Amino acid sequence: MADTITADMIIHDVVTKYPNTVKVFHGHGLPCTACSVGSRESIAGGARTHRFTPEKRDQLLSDLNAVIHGEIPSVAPKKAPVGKGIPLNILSADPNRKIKQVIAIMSGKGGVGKSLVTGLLAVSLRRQGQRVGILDGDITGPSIARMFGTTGSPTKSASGGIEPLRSKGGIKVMSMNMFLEKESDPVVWRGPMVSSAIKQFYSDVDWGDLDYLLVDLPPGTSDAPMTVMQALPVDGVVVVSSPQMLATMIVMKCIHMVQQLKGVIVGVVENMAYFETPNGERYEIFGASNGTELVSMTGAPLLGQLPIDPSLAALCDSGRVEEYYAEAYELLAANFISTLKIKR
Ligand SMILES: Nc1ncnc2c1ncn2[C@@H]1O[C@H](COP(=O)(O)OP(=O)(O)OP(=O)(O)O)[C@@H](O)[C@H]1O
Repeated sequence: MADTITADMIIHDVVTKYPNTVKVFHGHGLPCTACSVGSRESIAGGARTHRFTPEKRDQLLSDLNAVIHGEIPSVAPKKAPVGKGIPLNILSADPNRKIKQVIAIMSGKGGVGKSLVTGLLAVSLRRQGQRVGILDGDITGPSIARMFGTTGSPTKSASGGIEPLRSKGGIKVMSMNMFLEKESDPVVWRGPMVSSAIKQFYSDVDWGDLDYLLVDLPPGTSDAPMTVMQALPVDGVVVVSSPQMLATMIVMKCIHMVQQLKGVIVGVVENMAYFETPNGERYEIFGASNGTELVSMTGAPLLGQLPIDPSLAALCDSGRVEEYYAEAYELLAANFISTLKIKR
């Protein structure tokens, strides 16, 4: 790396080569070095996300260059904030456990793209060689089986349990839809039956060896999320939000529920964060990013900011979600893996 820091350089590379720049980023109010997404972004990208004017960005660059040449920057260097991090119980999970990590995907509000994020996170993890399963905890409104085009009913496994269906890419899937005669049949069940089905999907299904079991939850803070948090060995929770949702109390309710049940939020994902035109212009259709607020509300890192992509709905509807590729989701999976590996 040259001895001049320029706007196109990746924040992670800059702070790795020049650790004394971390305090300058923070002195300028740029928390990217403490954030999984930001640290892989360019300085220009980080400045844009945090709404820096061009003058403010140039001042940041000038200060970064000042400290690497032993000069005094214009702002008082500030110590990087220490986040809550990942508790040790996640890191010291029993190495003999067949399912290494059980991660619940939650959001307080429906329609923010939680199932889609679960599905695409699974796809990206699988592409990176991980063994992945998805337990569709949305018993009354399941969508995972349709998204992956997994049809047919589960059979009995060799050990006498239930054999999950497998997607084309090798993701193990268990969803209530697989037990319905017609996909459109309603599941009219009261809370205790929903809870019982979720527990059975975990304990009676022969998941085999998995690196990650992702549990897609229905919205809200009622029976299904409570059952998952209390009856399943959940190692961590990923909270999905979208820019406009944060303005409401709903995401906060979900976060409070996880905290009340002594769960651990391992990361937050901001879905529908922006729309990008083919020539690279970005529009924040649902409003300005709230990624920074999500991070401070949860104390967990921002794992990804995902774009709105109209082609996704068509692929999901036709059971071809595994054909989708977008860099933002690969980055989400990489951040997810590295966040769960963070040692403190
Ligand atoms: N980033 C995106 N780009 C385009 N479409 C999206 C995106 N995220 C979600 N969608 C679409 O929005 C709709 C709602 O998404 P999804 O079902 O994943 O939400 P959800 O939070 O799981 O909803 P619920 O909890 O109510 O079931 C789906 O049709 C999905 O394909």
